Amino acid sequence: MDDITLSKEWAGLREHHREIEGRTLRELFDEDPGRAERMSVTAGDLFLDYSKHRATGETLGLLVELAERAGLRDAVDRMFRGDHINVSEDRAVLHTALRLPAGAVLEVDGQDVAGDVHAVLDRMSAFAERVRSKEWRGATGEPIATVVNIGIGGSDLGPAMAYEALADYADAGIEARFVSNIDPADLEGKLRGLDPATTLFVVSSKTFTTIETLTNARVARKWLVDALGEDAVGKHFVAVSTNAEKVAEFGIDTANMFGFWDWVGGRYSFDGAIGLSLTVAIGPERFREMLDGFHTIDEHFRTAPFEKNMPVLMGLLGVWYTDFFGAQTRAVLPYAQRLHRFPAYLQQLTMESNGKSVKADGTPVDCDTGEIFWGEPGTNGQHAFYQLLHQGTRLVPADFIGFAEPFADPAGMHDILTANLLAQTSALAFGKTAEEIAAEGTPPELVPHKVMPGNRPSSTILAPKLTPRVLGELVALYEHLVFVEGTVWGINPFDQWGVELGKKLALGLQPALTSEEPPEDFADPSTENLVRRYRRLRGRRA
Ligand SMILES: O=P(O)(O)OC[C@H]1O[C@](O)(CO)[C@@H](O)[C@@H]1O
Repeated sequence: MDDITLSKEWAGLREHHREIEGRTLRELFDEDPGRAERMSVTAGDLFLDYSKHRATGETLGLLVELAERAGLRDAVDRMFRGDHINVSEDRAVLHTALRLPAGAVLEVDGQDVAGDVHAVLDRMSAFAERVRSKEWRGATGEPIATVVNIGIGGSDLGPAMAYEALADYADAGIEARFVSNIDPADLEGKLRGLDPATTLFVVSSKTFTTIETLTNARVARKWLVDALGEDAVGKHFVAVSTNAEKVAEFGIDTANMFGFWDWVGGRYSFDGAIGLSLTVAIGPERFREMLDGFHTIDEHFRTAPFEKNMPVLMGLLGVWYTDFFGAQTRAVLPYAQRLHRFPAYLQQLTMESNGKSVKADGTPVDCDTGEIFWGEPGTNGQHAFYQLLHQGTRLVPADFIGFAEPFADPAGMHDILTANLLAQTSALAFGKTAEEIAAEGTPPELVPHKVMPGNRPSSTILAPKLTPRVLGELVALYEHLVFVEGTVWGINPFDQWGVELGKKLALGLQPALTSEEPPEDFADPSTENLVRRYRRLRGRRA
């Protein structure tokens, strides 16, 4: 693959960066107050203000040229039409097909993709309705009160994040809980207080081979069988997977399995069957509204010119800070408590996708890749780590996400929340100079401590309300910006080989921890030493 950093577009950006680096956001706004109006874009219900970035119209023009040079237009088309762009696994990448409207036509590799997607969606909807309407009963004839999703990674983070985000729409009196960690404390904590007779487990695993999920599912199965007997399993366990054989092997009737396909990456899957627990909680109608939101941004991404394309602009700004300013991380700061799991969800989406050091063809990457995403809801973050954002030595571009309407606000608190969001973006961008601080009568020795350097970039995403539709739009936005970055960097965002070695080693180490006889010569010296200490702490011979 061509080295993008040797392109004239990259060289142009390097030169331009030298110019921009020496200019502050104060200067950029003083010179061009109209940038606030101009540097914004709308996609569906999302409004993005990107004027508080260390970038000008020229910067964006150069970045768009870079995207063109990297073949982004062609890459987008190839993804949407189902080419095997996940080259290391020889798979299509078609999460966008999961939200195609009914009646859409998409055939890939001889498969009626759109038809298959809607067939599963209809089954999910029917099942969710049966549970919600209390037609589906547990083994003792009682309706379901709690759905426990057992899954990890993409089979947990998506539905868990979305369930929290849309908790106000969970209107059937059915609670969802999410178990992921193989730490026994997770399952134990989530089962606490539950009645087996009213609990439905959704075992979610694309591969149905994931040790955490299968172990938790086995323990949960025993919990149920101990209380209600073996025959109860069919009424209390359903599965979501691509692997019918393994589902049957586990002992779940494949009639109660909801499928998906190898062209849906785990971290791109909660808008398909992996969203089953969410569909039960919020209802199929709301789930479909969410899919419409996803689809709106898909269409925007597929068709809008790059300079007005929200995921393209946000992705390119990610490249700008990563590769030209040397930024290491990006903070995601939702001013919505309901989005408290959104940063964690994005961590898998973005970092499992773009945390790569070889390109799609296996050659080393040419520049830094993979932003480190992190964050917490505002205003909690303000009272924790924002100090570093404002006055620390690192550049941390941030995405602020806010909503005009709260779901409920009897005491009029929402405007205070929004005022905080806006205040933070302004303080980060424009800061406060030593002169301004001194002019307030601050003792001279305190002035340097109070200086707010400013010039710290952020995006502000504003939407009318955190509805299912808007959540779908927001997630699709980040999905596609990951693709934009990956394309510029030349990497394949859709595999995750880096997680395999650890899994394999853990399997190998288990006997070393539990064997009767202390093992010898089974790992590196440091790990062996830790195993011996662990064995001693567990009262085993070391
Ligand atoms: O859905 P599965 O197959 O259980 O996998 C869970 C997660 O594990 C991973 O493969 C990483 O270990 C993720 O990509 C995936 O979302």
